[in-house]
Amino acid sequence: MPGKKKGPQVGSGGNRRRGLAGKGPTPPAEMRKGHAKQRAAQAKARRAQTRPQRGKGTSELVVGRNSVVEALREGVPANALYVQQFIDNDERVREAVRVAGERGGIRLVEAPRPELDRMTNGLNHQGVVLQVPPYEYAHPEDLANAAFDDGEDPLIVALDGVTDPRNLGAVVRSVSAFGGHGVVVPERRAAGMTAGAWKTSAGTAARTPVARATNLTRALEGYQKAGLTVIGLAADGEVELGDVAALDGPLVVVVGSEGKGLSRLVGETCDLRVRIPMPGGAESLNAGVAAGVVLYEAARRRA
Ligand SMILES: C[S@@+](CC[C@H](N)C(=O)[O-])C[C@H]1O[C@@H](n2cnc3c(N)ncnc32)[C@H](O)[C@@H]1O
Repeated sequence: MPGKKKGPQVGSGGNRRRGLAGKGPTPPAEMRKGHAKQRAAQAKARRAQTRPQRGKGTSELVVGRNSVVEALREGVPANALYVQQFIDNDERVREAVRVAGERGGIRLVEAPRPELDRMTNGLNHQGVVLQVPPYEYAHPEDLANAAFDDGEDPLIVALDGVTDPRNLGAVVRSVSAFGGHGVVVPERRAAGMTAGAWKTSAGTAARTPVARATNLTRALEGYQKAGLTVIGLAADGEVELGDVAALDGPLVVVVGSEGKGLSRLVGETCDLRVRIPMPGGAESLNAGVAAGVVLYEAARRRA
């Protein structure tokens, strides 16, 4: 990453959680009593929604040796480590058990392989499964602000409706490899940080933040206001990657979905639509591969 400099901060776009609205006039006592009951019921419902991973379906899994060891080393909160019975001669598995022990508070469960197979729904767990609380997404503006705070030009990838968690995981891995600052995904109709995404990220998800945008177009506009150039990748883009001067500055690279590519609104919001030349003549690249190529080129220019 280039020399340290302070950049602009991304403002409070539409994604920040809002505080409670201001209080109105005080109602009479009996109404207050009714309100108090109602508020208590609402608070109870809210607590039930946000309570950390107790019952079924409220926790998530990180699976596979690299992902689990990285998650444990990076201090990702975890409740339990499941280890396949009779597998303790594997070095990475022993490391997972050791790090979990050092951290403390993580239940160690030895389980037969069929149980791990069932838990992980066919993912290749390699004998280790970490049960973690639901993934805590960052806010899009956090990614740019963290880079600016470190005196670096943000390098962020936004995924416009990419639905395959393996593509998300692969992009997280590339962003981590090329010194980027994070990945933005839309809140709806898009892959999130599931066990499959963790697995493909090979554990890099433990140190590369993923942010969720309630509205991707608005998040991109927020980045533009903060001085980032937003380039959209499209196989028929007007500008060739080699001719993009903005790659070594504050940058957001937007990758389209597997089936439909960039959505119209997002495409119109981008400052440039950029194509990666494919002299071999394929119709398009895989979304994760396209992101990787551009990240490599951006990192090369910044070096
Ligand atoms: C599998 S492609 C999508 C193909 C889709 N049928 C379309 O119409 O765009 C997924 C994404 O990868 C990126 N991509 C793939 N090949 C590219 C190329 N040669 N140049 C720039 N971006 C590319 C684009 O962002 C694209 O939306």
